[in-house]
Formats: sequence, structure tokens, C-alpha cells
Amino acid sequence: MSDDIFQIAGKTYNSRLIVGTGKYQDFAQTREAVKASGAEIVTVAIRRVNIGQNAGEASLLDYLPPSEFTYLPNTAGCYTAEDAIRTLRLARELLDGHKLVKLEVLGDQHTLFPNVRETLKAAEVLVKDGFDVMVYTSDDPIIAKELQEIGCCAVMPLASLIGSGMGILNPWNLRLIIEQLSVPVLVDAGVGTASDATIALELGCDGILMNTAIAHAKDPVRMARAMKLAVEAGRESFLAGRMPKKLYSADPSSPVSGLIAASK
Ligand SMILES: CC(=O)[C@@H](O)[C@H](O)COP(=O)(O)O
Repeated sequence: MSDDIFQIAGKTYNSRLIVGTGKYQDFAQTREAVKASGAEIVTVAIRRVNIGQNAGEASLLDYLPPSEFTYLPNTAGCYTAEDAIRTLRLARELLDGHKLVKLEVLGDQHTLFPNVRETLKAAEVLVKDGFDVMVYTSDDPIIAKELQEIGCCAVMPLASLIGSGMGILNPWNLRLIIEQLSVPVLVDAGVGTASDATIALELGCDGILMNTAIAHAKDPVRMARAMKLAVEAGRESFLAGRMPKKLYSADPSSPVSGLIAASK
């Protein structure tokens, strides 16, 4: 049993990878990729994916049963605090009082950047209403701290724009957020490939949330496996502690003293 515990809202998980469930060919492929990723938490856009809202249609719940996965309903597509709150209250009804949610309130359709003013407003209401709120936000350390103070159970700054696959654009801001917060910090959005995930965990992020990098890979199931390994490698590397960086100079790998003199 590892002593490297990853907890969200008091529950322990083995995997530090949270995956989205959108953008796949069909629910069968979603399931295969999620299984390959090793993720135990799956996030679901309540406005886009059927988990019982549309009776008579295929439901994700049949492919990813809540007995096997922790659901993280999210507010993708919401542009106001009011919309986000309403959406998560609906999710709570659909999932029998479920409390763990992902809040995202978007600023505009072009960037899908978070609207932090509306995000803060919604977070206050949802926390008071008893939700465990994992919150998508910008990589601004001041806002991240405010969200923790409001009572969010995890803060999730973007690596880069949702769906862009641009990777981590500002590792320095992420470092500031990680240093200052005591709740888990997860990178959410912008991952393009497995090395991005490794870097996020190496920086000290507690976990990572991604969707497009897996769903839009040529082989989503294989990429899901790669992400699992990348997250594990990044975490191990973080815990191992990297060798100190030096000024640009070499350091021979073999000893320099006691060398046998070369014969003439
Ligand atoms: C699934 C989800 O919640 C997305 O809104 C999330 O932000 C992931 O972004 P990527 O698709 O860039 O991984």
C-alpha cells in the first residue's frame, strides 16, 4: 500500500488522472478509453451528455456505472453563475444527491477562458449549498487563493485553452499556485500529449484533468494508456526530486581521480 495519498473531498483515489467523457466516437469507445486511462473520476458535461435527462436515449450511466466510477458533473457551456448553479442542482437530482462537482463558468465562446467574477460568485453559492466544488479557473494565483478561501475542495487552473492541446503555457504561475494552496491543485485543460501530463505532475500538481488529448488522438485507447503512465511517471519524478540544475557545464559520469595513464 503506497503512502502517497491522493484525496478529494475526503475520499482517497489511486489515480491522479481525471478524464472527460465528451468528443468520443460513441459511448463504447468512451468506456474503453476511460478504462485504459485508469481514471476513477470521470467528468460529464450535464448540458451535453445524457445521464438520464433525456429518457429513451442511450445513457452514459450504462457504460460507466456510478458503482465503478466517481462522477464529476461539470458546467461546460455555462456563461453565468446562475446557469452553472442551476445545472449542478439538476445534476444533484439526477445523481441522487451527489455532491462532488466541477464548476466552470466560461467568459466567451472564442477562448472558453474562465469568467473569474462569475466563477467566484457561483463557488460561494455552491459551497454554502453543500457541494464539494472542484473549480476550473485561470492560472492567477490570487484568484486561486480566493477560491480556496471560499471553500472549494480543489482548484484547477488551466494549462492552456480548453481543447487547444497547447500544453502548459505558464509553469511559473502554476508553481506559485501549488506553493500557496493547501487544497489539491489539478491542471485542467490544454493538455496535448503525454509529456504535458508528466510536466504538470513533476511541477507538483496533485493531479490532472483532460479530455481532448485522449478523445481526439488517432488511437484514443492507446493515448489513454500513455496518459496513465505519464501521470504516474510525473508523480514519481516529483517525489524523487530532480537533480539540481546547474549553470551550463558538464559533469563527467565516471570518476576523474585515479585514472590509469594512457601508454605512450
Ligand atoms: C472535459 C472538461 O471538463 C473540459 O472542459 C476540460 O477543461 C478539458 O479540457 P481539454 O479538452 O483541453 O483537456
